[in-house]
Amino acid sequence: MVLEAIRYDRGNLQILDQLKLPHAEVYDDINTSGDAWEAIKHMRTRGAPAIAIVAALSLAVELLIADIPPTAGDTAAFVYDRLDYLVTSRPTAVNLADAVRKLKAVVDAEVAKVKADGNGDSIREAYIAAAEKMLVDDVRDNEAIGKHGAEWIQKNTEFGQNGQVSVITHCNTGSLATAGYGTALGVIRALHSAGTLKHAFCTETRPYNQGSRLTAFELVHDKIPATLVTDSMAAALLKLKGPSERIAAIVVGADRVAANGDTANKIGTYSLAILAKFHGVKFLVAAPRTTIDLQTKSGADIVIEERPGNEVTLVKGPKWVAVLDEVDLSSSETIKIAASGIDVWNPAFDVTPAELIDGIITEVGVVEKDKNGEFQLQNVFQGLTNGNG
Ligand SMILES: CSC[C@@H](O)[C@@H](O)C(=O)COP(=O)(O)O
Repeated sequence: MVLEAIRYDRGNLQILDQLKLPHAEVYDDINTSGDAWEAIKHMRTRGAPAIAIVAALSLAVELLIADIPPTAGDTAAFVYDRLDYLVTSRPTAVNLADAVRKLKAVVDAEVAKVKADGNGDSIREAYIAAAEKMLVDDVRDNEAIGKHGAEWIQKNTEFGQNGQVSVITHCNTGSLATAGYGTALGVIRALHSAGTLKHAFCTETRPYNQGSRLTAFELVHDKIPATLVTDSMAAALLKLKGPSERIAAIVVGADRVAANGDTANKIGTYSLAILAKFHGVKFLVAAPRTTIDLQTKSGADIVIEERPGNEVTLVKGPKWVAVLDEVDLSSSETIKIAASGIDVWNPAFDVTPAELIDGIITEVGVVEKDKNGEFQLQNVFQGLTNGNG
C-alpha cells in the first residue's frame, strides 16, 4: 500500500496524523482553513510541500460549505482573508507563501472576468480547480526530482560509477512530507527502483525526531535498505572508508531556497553540509521550484521559526512493553530528559550557505554553480538547468 499523507476527493480532505506515527496510522478530517492551521501549527501535517497543499485544499473544502454572500467580490475577500491566516501557520517554509500568492492570482483573474458584483460561484470553482492541480503537480514534480537526482548521483559520485551508492538523508522528505513520492527521499526511492541504492542512512533529526519517526517508518514501509543514526553519528559514518560503507552523497530537502542558493531546512542540515565538505562527499538539496524563493536574496533574509523549549526537554510516545518488545498503543507517556529550569534554544530550521551545496535538484534538472561559483536559480523558471542528471 502506498503511504498517503493527504487523502482528497472534492469536498473531503483527510491528513495522516504524523504525531501518531510511527505507531498508529490515523487520518483526521480537515474541513476548514482553521482545521488546517491547527494541524500545521501542531505538526500533525509536515514538510514544506505537504503543508502548502493541505492549506490550499482545506480552503477548497471550506468553500463548498461556508456561508459567504453570493457575489464574486465577497467570495474573493473571504478567500484572501483565509489565505492570509493560513500563511501564518509556518513562516520558514516558502511553499505555503508561494501557493497563497498563486491562488490569490487565480482569484484576481476570475474577479476581473466576472466583476466584483458578479456571481461568486466561478471564484469558488477557479480556486478549487487551482488547489486540486497543486496536489497533482507536486507528485509529478517529485517523480522528476527523483529521476534527475538519481541520475546526477550516478554520474557525479565515486561509487556511483561502479554501481551502487549509499546516501545519508535528514528529516522528513518522503511521501509523508509531500503530496507523494517525496523530494530527497524521492531521490533515494529512484535510486532504489533503479537497483543502484546500496543503503540509505537516515538521521534521527532531533529534537522532533522526524527522521526516526517518519523517514524510518517510510523506509521500512517501502522495504528500502536503511539504517537509523543519531544526528551526532553522521561524522563518524562519513569517515568509514570501506567500499560497502562509504557514503557517496548527502541528500536533503528544503523549506526555502534563496535566490543565491542559501537553503533553509530542518535544524541539523547545516552541520551535515559542513561534514560533507570536510569528507569530500557531495551535498545535494532536492526541492521543487515551489521551494525556490527568488524574492529572498540570501539566507540572511530567511525568518527562522523558533519552537517551544519543551520539544527539546520532553519526549512523548506510547509505553514500550519490554517482554513483548512492542509498544502499548493504548498508553501515552511523556518523559522529561533535561534538567528542570534549564533555558532552551529551539530553532526549527537552519540555513546552509550555497558554498556548501553541490547541486539543487529540481523537477527540471539539477542546478550546479556556474564558473563564478554561483547558482543561477532564475533559469529553472524557464525550465533550464546546467547539470542535468
Ligand atoms: C520535502 S520537505 C523538506 C522540508 O520541509 C523538511 O526537510 C523539513 O524540514 C520538515 O520539517 P517539519 O518541521 O517536519 O515540517
